[in-house]
Amino acid sequence: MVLAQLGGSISRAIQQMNNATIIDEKVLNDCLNEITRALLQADVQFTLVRNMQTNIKKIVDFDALAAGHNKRNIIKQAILKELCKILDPGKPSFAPKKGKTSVVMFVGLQGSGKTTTCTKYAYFHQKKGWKPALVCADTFRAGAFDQLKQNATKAKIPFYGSYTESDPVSIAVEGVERFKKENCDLIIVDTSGRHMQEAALFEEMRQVYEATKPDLVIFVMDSSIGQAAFDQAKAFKQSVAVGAVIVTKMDGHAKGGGALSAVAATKSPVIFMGTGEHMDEFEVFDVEPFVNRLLGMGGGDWSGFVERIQEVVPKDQQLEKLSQGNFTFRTLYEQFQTLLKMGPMSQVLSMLPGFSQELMPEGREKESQAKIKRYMTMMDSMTNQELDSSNLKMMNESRLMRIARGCGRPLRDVMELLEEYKRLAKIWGKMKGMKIPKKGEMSALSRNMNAQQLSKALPPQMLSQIGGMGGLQSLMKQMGSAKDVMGMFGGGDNK
Ligand SMILES: Nc1nc2c(ncn2[C@@H]2O[C@H](COP(=O)(O)OP(=O)(O)OP(=O)(O)O)[C@@H](O)[C@H]2O)c(=O)[nH]1
Repeated sequence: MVLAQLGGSISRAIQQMNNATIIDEKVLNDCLNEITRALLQADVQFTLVRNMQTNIKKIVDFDALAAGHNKRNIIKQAILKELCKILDPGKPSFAPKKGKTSVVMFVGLQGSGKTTTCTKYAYFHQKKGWKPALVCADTFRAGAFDQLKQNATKAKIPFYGSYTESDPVSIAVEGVERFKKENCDLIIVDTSGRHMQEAALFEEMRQVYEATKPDLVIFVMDSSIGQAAFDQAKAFKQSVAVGAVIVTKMDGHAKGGGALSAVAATKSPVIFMGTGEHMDEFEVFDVEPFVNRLLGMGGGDWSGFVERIQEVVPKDQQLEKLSQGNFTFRTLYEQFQTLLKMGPMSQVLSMLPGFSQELMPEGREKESQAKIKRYMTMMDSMTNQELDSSNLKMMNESRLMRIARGCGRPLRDVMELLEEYKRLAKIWGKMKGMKIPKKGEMSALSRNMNAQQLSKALPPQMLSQIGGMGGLQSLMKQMGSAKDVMGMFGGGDNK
């Protein structure tokens, strides 16, 4: 994603400043010019960039800075603060409450990803125990209802729409009424996509708004619309009370800076971002971690990372077993299942600054996944007794031959699995007696974690097994060194 490039350019500019022996006005100006160029290239609106530059210069007053002050830090903090300021309109958006009915209306340009995002938003909440429902008030695009219906069915979310009714206002009203009666707590209304010039469609959007009286209007914006972001967002804001923004397609070649402009135009925060076509490629947007990540200043988006991990880790069973030091082939099998469930590792990793490159170079991920699947196939040929035993002596030659025959793989592959098991059993054996972090503790711990510490020790797969950052901290304490953990699945030089 091009945002990463923006982050790269900005961190390079800061690095150049760091390399300078003396930090004077010229060095600051050079640095700011670099950053300005990077932001403009990333489609951030010109006025925003200019204001930011002026503000930073105001904060970093060389005459006023007493000798001995760390000018580099002051400048870095000023840049961070100003970028956050652009993304933070100062007041949070309306937050629906679980168990209490809220109506949320989605608006946006045609093709922005609105319909997809409605389902992602519903699915995100459904996983957290909400009762969402989808209403398709897009009567303009043929196929819109089918698309919503298909997505909703897949995610088992109730939906409402009509093939015959052509008035979006009546559909919206009927749908909202119906789901209110059914005690749904998050009623999501999808509206027709509009072109900016289509006054009639804007009027229709206003009517749906008036009729359904949504608690929140979310403006969905394709992150690739570039410099047009500001004007488009403003046009929507002038028609209906936009209260939040979701930026989509952040996985593509989008420059992403449009997000900053949309916030400025609507004075509403970005609440989520779409990072792919699939239902779960959707992340909570947090300003500070986002900017930190952009600047490569560490910190990372731990909250999204941990959340993702917590979703896939079967909370108690695996951890309980591990803490008892009971590491069997079955435990390993379950852990592999967890890993595969985590989805594309690079996506999880990309939430952590610098990680994807260091830990899982491109191309390695598929290899790791294929290896895991191969191991699992072999374990499918094991008997229950073999799966539940941690006694390797039991694995005599005839058993190994039988497993190899059963899964149609050469004996050496089964031996390799055995070696992998031994190595992991040794490492995980050290978790015996480990204190398992409670659910709530994990996020709190993870927020405070230092990226450097983590970068030394973090194998993401291991992290998933031990329950996120909280588990990692406990583990690191007990292991003394996390180096051998890193090598496990392609982190180091291992196969
Ligand atoms: N790569 C990627 N594709 C996305 C994302 N969000 C949506 N899309 C794709 O963008 C295309 C348009 O999405 P829709 O949801 O149909 O767009 P829409 O805004 O509802 O379209 P209208 O109903 O015409 O207004 C689809 O192919 C989606 O799969 C995303 O975050 N990443």
